[in-house]
Amino acid sequence: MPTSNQRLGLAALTALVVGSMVGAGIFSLPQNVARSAGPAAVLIGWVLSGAGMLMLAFVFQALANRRPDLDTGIYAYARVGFGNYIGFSAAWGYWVASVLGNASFFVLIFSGVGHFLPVFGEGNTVAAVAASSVLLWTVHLLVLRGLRTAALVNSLVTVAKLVPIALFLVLAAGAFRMDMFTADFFGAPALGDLGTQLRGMMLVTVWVFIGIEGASIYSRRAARRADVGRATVIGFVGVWLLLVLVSLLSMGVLSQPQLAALPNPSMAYVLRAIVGEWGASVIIIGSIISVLGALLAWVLLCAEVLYAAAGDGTMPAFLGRENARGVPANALWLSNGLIQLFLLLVLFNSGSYTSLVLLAASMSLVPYFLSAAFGVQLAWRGVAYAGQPAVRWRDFGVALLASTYALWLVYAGGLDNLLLSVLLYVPGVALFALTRRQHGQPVFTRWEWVLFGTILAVAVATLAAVCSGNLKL
Ligand SMILES: NC(=[NH2+])NCCC[C@H](N)C(=O)O
Repeated sequence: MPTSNQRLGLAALTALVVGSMVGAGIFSLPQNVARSAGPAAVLIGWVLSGAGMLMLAFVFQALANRRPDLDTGIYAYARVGFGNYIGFSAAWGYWVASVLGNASFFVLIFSGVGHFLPVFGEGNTVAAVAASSVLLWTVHLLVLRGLRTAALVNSLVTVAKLVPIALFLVLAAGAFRMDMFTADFFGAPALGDLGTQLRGMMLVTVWVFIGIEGASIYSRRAARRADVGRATVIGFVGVWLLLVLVSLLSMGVLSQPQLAALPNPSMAYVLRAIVGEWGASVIIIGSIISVLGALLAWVLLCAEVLYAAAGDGTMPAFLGRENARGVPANALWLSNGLIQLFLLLVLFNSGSYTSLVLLAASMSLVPYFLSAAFGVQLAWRGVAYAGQPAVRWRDFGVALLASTYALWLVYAGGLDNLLLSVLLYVPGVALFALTRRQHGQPVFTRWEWVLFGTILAVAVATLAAVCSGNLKL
């Protein structure tokens, strides 16, 4: 990532947004969207999620301008707005979601390799998990030794991954058949009504937009603050267009049931249907490069989240330790250890790329929602910010829309994912208690006890459902 003496201009910031959003998701989009929605629902879904995500992006931008003091990560807003435990949980949730996302990256990489070497299957076979683990710890060692070239790798990879996507779009546009696209425009009866289809694709849209906070995270490093907002909007609109085109054009190449049955990265198999075997190979190789690049960025980010949170007293102090090369070693160990654990779970639970992605998207909703809710709170109180005129009604409206959108997503994501997320929030309490003790403070306030009690009760019920086989990863 950028070194401290570098000032980021508009182009670099835009590349950051695009680079952190385009990773694995877009390469699996044809199948991931078609598995639950027909063309009409997909069209509506992209408009809705585009508008909602844009509101969220505006909130991040407004918060970055209004509270430049809270620049340690998106959980800082939750802590100032809603207290220590909720703040901690936002950091924890963002971290676990990123770790889960990284686990899904491994599954997708080896699902791609599985196209050439069948032992890797869809990335969740024994061979795939073993190879994933080797790759994980290789990356770990590389990063531990200090990785100064990460920013360079990142920009090279950003260009490299856009090339196969562009190729796909051109060829798919040429092969697009209107009759195929409109054959089951409102979706096959098996998909349910429009609302059901829409809900089904929502978490997938969240997943592909994760990373939109990319430029906000680096706003401290921007040459001009205003560029952060511009870069977020430009990057967002560009990526939104790519996503819409990839999913809609695919629906004019293969039918919805055909798309739904494709392995991932499904973009490869759509291209194979157009140009034959080489098409699949090109996209798969492109996707592996893209995901490897994104993996590196997100491995660093996972460690950074814990490290920054240890720095401001949200996480225990040991996570703030740096090794001799200035790498946050403990944070890196904990993050990669958890990735390893998720990889093993994939094996035992026969989880897939898609199930990991849905869970990761569902978990990220909590910190997203809390940031938006903090935006509402801030605008409502009309606090005057560092010399800026208070345009609070516009802020209030945007933040309210963004929080409504995030809440609706929790509902749209479905009960299964919500329950599993709650389960994953519980173990965090050990780190929270440790942190509070280190600061010589009581763990919970009275109403935090109530909150935690509720979370615990839901988690126990969820665990029972998982053990009895009623709920699957
Ligand atoms: N490792 C992660 N947590 N990745 C989240 C980024 C997901 C990204 N939007 C993608 O489509 O691939």
